[in-house]
Amino acid sequence: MTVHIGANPGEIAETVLLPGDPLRAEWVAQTFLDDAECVNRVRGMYGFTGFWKGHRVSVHGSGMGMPSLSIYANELIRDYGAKTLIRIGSCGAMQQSVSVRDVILAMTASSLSTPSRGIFRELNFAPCADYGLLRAAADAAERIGAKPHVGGIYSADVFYDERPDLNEIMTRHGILGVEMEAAELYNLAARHGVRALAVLTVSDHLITQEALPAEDRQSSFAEMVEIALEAAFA
Ligand SMILES: O=P(O)(O)O[C@H]1O[C@H](CO)[C@@H](O)[C@H]1O
Ligand SMILES: O=c1cc[nH]c(=O)[nH]1
Repeated sequence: MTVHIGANPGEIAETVLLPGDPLRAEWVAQTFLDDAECVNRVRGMYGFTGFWKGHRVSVHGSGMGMPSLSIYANELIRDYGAKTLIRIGSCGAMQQSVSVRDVILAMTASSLSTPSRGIFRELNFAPCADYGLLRAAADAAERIGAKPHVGGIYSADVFYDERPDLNEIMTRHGILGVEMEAAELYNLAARHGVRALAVLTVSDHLITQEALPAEDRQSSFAEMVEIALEAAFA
């Protein structure tokens, strides 16, 4: 047990999918895993471990924002031995060429700040995905007929942004979408020598203002989960 995860030693798999929403973790466990067991309920941040096509895998909520993700990713890596961490999240599109429901594979994650800023100080470290995972995810997406966008995303610290000029700058620099966790996941993966990737589904569009209807969310998220699982065990 750790401060924030109630699982016993050995109850978390080496491969962990990380949705922000703990109820998405429950849905993934119920929909995709065999013999899934709930291994964490602390603070309602559910974690489950089960099997996908015979591979042992966990799915654990990360909460929203980099400080929350940092707590869970640190404990999963340092205390439970997680070696492959794949975020499965929602994001807002920042390009006209990206549509609601599309999947984004985040090659890099820019940010204004992360919990790692105290370590990097004046250095602009470039958080990036594990290349093997990224490539496997792109291959998996192609196999299942999805057409993912692969490129840079923006990990923001706030959802209600008072700096629209920043979004415009991101758009001008080709950033595909905005979410709130990937940059710190990539920082932590680099620090601890483990693999990380963020696979994202576009839930809303910052330019067109379109949004995914609530009833369509789960079916749209299924493609991203499938890509993440295929990539993890490629
Ligand atoms: O859908 P999740 O994985 O929570 O991801 C996105 O949604 C939340 C904001 O609504 C933030 O956590 C953001 O990163
Ligand atoms: O963080 C997020 C997630 C979805 N949509 C956004 O605009 N931001």
